[in-house]
Amino acid sequence: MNTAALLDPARLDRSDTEVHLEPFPFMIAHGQLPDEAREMLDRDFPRYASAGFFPYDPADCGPSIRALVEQFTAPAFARAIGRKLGIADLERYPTLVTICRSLNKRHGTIHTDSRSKIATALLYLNPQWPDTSEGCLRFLSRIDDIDAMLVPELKPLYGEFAVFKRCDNSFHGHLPYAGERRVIQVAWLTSEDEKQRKTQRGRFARALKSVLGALDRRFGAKRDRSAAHPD
Ligand SMILES: O=C(O)CCC(=O)C(=O)O
Ligand SMILES: [Fe+2]
Repeated sequence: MNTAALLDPARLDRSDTEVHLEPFPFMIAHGQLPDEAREMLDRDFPRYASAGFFPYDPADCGPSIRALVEQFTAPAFARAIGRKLGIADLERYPTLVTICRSLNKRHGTIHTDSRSKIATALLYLNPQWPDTSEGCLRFLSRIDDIDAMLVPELKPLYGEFAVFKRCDNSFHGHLPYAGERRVIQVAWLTSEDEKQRKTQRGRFARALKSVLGALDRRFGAKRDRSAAHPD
């Protein structure tokens, strides 16, 4: 298959797309990736040594993932999201792309995302998901209750998509899950400086985790289901 339209802003207009402006702007869209691209995206997805999100590096990815990231960060896609969420000029902000292949139970604690983000988008690529709530994205009305869901949780299946405007109450998280969970995340940041800072920090985390991965897993194994973290 050619990689011309892996992600197409026109697909955000599907009739089953949900846009909510309260208590903070967010959108959930289904079927955002073509079925024919499953195999190729599966093959080209980066193979990280440890769990969590790491800064996108083209050298980790095959050509279809590189093409997908290019389309995900294109101005046309940002404009379409900005229009839906009421964010002016979203395409003007620098993008930070991070990718996750697997999680441990430490991840998913409730948070808003940091003030250095204008908006965050999540595109999931898992061919299947067990019949469980673990690891399913939840938008929440409170920072202290993982069950205070604003809408039904989103299974991180291939082609599922969520995006929100970062706000002081943009609470989100998921129940603890350990194992493979493929996600590409794009954040539109307030400045290039923030992008540099976050990229450096992310690379450092990757290096550190390749050494301390076992400790990271052990630390997370017993976290509270409604645990939160500051941003
Ligand atoms: O992977 C997800 O579903 C959410 C990730 C997230 O909220 C984050 O990395 O800030
Ligand atoms: Fe987040």
